[in-house]
Amino acid sequence: MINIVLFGKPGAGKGTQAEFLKGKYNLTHLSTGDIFRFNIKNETELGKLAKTYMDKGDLVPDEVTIQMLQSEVDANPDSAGFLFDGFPRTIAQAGALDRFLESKGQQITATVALEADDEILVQRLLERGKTSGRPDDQDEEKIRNRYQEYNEKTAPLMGYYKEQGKFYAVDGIGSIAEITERLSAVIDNL
Ligand SMILES: Nc1ncnc2c1ncn2[C@@H]1O[C@H](COP(=O)(O)OP(=O)(O)O)[C@@H](O)[C@H]1O
Repeated sequence: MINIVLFGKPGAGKGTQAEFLKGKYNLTHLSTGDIFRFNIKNETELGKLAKTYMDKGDLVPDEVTIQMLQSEVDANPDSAGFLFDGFPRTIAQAGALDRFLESKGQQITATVALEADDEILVQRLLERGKTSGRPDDQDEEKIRNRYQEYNEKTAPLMGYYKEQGKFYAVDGIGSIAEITERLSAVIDNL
């Protein structure tokens, strides 16, 4: 069983790459952003709560996110492995994920980061915002706030996984296929 965390700043291409990797490695793709957006669309209680944070570019509180993620994992008991996309995003989430997987006799195999420069990514998100309909992609101030959240709360996870000897980084600039190749090279060597 392999469990991969796909790591990277907003707009780094995690969702795009996850689409390829999940098929290639037979992994269950869990994107917390997608799950929140699904709940917003269906106007669930979780969706209403998440929306108040997401629309501003803030992170949704840990308790809410961790609980949601755990129930998604539990809903896939026969999975051959998970591809976590957009989770964990805080040290508290990473610790909770480690403990949760350990309670199932499992662990994170590797965290693979897509690296790219902030300015390129902000432009990508503004471009995506023209068609995605995502309120958090349409306003430069909200986008900048997501980077601030990333720098404060998510970037420390690199150290967390490096200490565990599980952190790998690939260059996130290039064609989609090239980047899939780079990620696959890391995963094939695990
Ligand atoms: N693990 C998480 N913890 C807290 N909030 C989250 C998490 N994952 C997603 N979100 C919320 O959903 C928003 C969009 O997430 P996502 O689609 O992964 O976007 P991106 O990586 O492009 O910023 C985040 O800005 C945040 O508000």
